[in-house]
Amino acid sequence: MYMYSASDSLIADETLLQKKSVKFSDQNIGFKFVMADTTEIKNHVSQKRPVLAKSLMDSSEPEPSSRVLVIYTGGTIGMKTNDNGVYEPKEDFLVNKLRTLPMFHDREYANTHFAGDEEDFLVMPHQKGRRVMYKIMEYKPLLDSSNMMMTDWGHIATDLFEHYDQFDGFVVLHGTDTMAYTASALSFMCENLGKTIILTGSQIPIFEVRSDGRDNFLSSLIMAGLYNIPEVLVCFDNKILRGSRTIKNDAGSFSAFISPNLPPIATLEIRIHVDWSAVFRATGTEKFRVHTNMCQNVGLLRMFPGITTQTVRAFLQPPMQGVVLQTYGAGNAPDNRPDLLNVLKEASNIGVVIINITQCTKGCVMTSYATGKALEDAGVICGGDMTPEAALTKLSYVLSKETWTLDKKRKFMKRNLRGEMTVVAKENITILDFELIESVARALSVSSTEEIKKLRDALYPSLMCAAAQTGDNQALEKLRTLGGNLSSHNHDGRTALHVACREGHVTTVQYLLHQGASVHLKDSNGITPLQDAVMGKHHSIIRLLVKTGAILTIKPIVLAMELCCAAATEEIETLQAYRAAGANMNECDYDKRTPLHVAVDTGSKRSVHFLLDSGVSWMFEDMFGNTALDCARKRNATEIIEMIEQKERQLAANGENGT
Ligand SMILES: NC(=O)C[C@H](N)C(=O)O
Repeated sequence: MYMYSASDSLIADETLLQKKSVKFSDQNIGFKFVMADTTEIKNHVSQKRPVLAKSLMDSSEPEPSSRVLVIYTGGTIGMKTNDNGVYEPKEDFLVNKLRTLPMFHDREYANTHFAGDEEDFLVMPHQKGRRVMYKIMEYKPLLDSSNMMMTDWGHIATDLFEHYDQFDGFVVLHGTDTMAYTASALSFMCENLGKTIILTGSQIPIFEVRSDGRDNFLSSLIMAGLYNIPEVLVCFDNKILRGSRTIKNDAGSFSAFISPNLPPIATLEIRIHVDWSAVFRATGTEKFRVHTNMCQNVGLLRMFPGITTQTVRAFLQPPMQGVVLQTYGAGNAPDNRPDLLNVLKEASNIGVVIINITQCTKGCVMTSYATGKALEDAGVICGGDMTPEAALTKLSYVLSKETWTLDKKRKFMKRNLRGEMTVVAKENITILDFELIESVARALSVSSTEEIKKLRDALYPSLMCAAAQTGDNQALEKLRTLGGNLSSHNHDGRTALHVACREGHVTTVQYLLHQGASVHLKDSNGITPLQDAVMGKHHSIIRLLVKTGAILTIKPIVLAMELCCAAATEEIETLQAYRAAGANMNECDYDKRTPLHVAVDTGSKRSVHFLLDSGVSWMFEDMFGNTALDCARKRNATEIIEMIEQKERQLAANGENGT
C-alpha cells in the first residue's frame, strides 16, 4: 500500500520533480532535492488525502496486536527447588525459560518483526487473528506472597498507573497464598479502572512437568490482551473470578480459588464465555488513578463461643481504626453478653469502624435475628456478603481517605464500590418484555430461552449502535434496562460509544460514560472512541473523553501523516481536534518532517499560524538537515518568516525559546 510521506510531494514524485527548474543538491543523503511550486504540492497532497483515511486503519505491524504488561511479583509459578529441596523464587529464571517455549514466545515472529523497544517483548502465537505481545516487569526481590505487605500492594498499583496508557491490559503474577488479599486491595486502589487487570499464579511451578501455571498464565494473557473487562480479576483453573469476591479455598487443588457469592465472570472451556452482564464498570468521566496510602490500623476478629471481653477490648485498642468482625451464620453474635456488646459500642463511639461479615464461606449478613440486631444497635455496620479479604482491604482503603468525614467513611463501607458486595437482588427482567425481540423470535420460530438469549445478543449491539447514531438516549436506556450491555460491540467491533462520538452526540456520550462504557475499546480497525471524535471534529466530546482518560492510540507515524496532510490543506479544524486530543503537534513523518515543515512548504499560512500558536518548534531538522525556518527562507516566504520571528520575539520576552 502506498504510504504518504509529506516530503514525497517534494522528492519522490517524478511528475513533480521533472517539471521543476529550480534545483539544489543535498549531498548528505544523495537526493536531488527539487523545489516544487507550493500550490502544486498542495493539490498533490489533497489528492493523496483519501489514501490517508485508509492508512489510519492499517498498521505497519503485520498482524494486529495487543500489548500486555506482566508484573511478576513472585509466587510458586516461577519458583525452583533450591539446594535444601524447597521452592524458592529465582531471578530472571521465568522470563528466560518462557523465551524458549513456543506457546509463550513465537521467536521467529519476534525476530522478523520486532525492533527497538519491542525487543523486550515476548509474543504469543496468534489468537482470534490477533497477537498478544507482553513484557515482563520482574520485581526485586521476588516474593513468596506470604511475605507481602500492604506497601507491596502500593508498588503494584503505582506500576499499573505508570504504565496504564502504554498497555492494553495487565497481568500480575503472584503467589496464591495472599492473592485474594492483593486482588481485593487492588480493586479498591484502582479508581475509575477502564482496562483489564488479572492476577494469576500456580500451585506447581510453571516449568515442572505437571503444572497448572502454563494454562493459568496463557489464559490470563489472552483475557488481558483480547478482552476488555475493566476489573481486577483472578484467573485460576479456567475461570475468571472478580478479585474482590475471591478466596483461596484449597491449599492442594489446582482449583484453589472460589468466588462463593458470585458466579465466575468468564469461563475458559472450548469456547471462552464472558458473562458481560455481570461485568462491573466504573461510571463517570474521571481518569484512572490509584490510591496507594492504605490504612494499616485494621484487623480481622473472628468470634468464637466464650471469647472474653478482655480479648475483644485489647483488640479494639488504639491505634486500631477499623475491625472486620467475623460473626456466626447470617451475622449473629451473642445478645446475652452485654459486656461484649458494650465494648463494641464504646469502640464504635470513639470512631472505630466495625464491619460485620459472616464466618460462613457462602451467604450474607442479615438482621433477621435478635442476635444480629444487637450488633447493629451497638454501631456495627452490616458488611453484606463481602469476603474477609474484601472487607479488610475495603476498610483499609476507606479509612485512608483523609478528606472524608467519619460519617462518609461509614456510609461508603455500606456501599458497593467495585462489585465486592451484593446490594440489591437483580431485577427479574425477561427479555421477552421487549416487543421487537419477541416478534423477531416469533418470525424465526425461535422459542427456547437459550435461543432467544442468543438472538438478543446478536440484535442488541446493532440496536444500540443505531440508537447512538441518532442520539436516542431513551432507546439506549430501554435496551439497558432490558438487560443489554451498553459496551457490547457489533460485527465491526464498534460500540454505541464509538458511534455517538463519531456522530457528535454529546449527551449520549455523557450518558454512556455514566453507564460505564469504556473509552479504551478499539473497533476491529483499531479505532477508539477518541479517534472517532477527532475524525468527526467534535471538540466537546474530545474534551470529555480526554478528561475520562482516553488517549490517542494511533501510531506516531500515522498521526504525523494526518497532521502533515491537515497542515498542507489548511484543515485547521482537524488540527484543532488532534491538539485537543493530546496529539504531539511536532510529530514527524518518515523524512522527519513536522507538520510545520509541510505547512511552510505548502505556503499554508493559516496552518503555520495555528501550529506556532500550538507551541510547535521551528528548529527541528528534517532528514535533509532543514528546519521549518530554513524551508521558509529557501522559499523566500517573507510573511511566514515574519510569523516565526514574531513568535520567537514573543517567547524570548517570556524567557522561553522555540527549540
Ligand atoms: N502457590 C503459591 O504460590 C504459594 C506460595 N507460597 C505463595 O503464595 O507465594
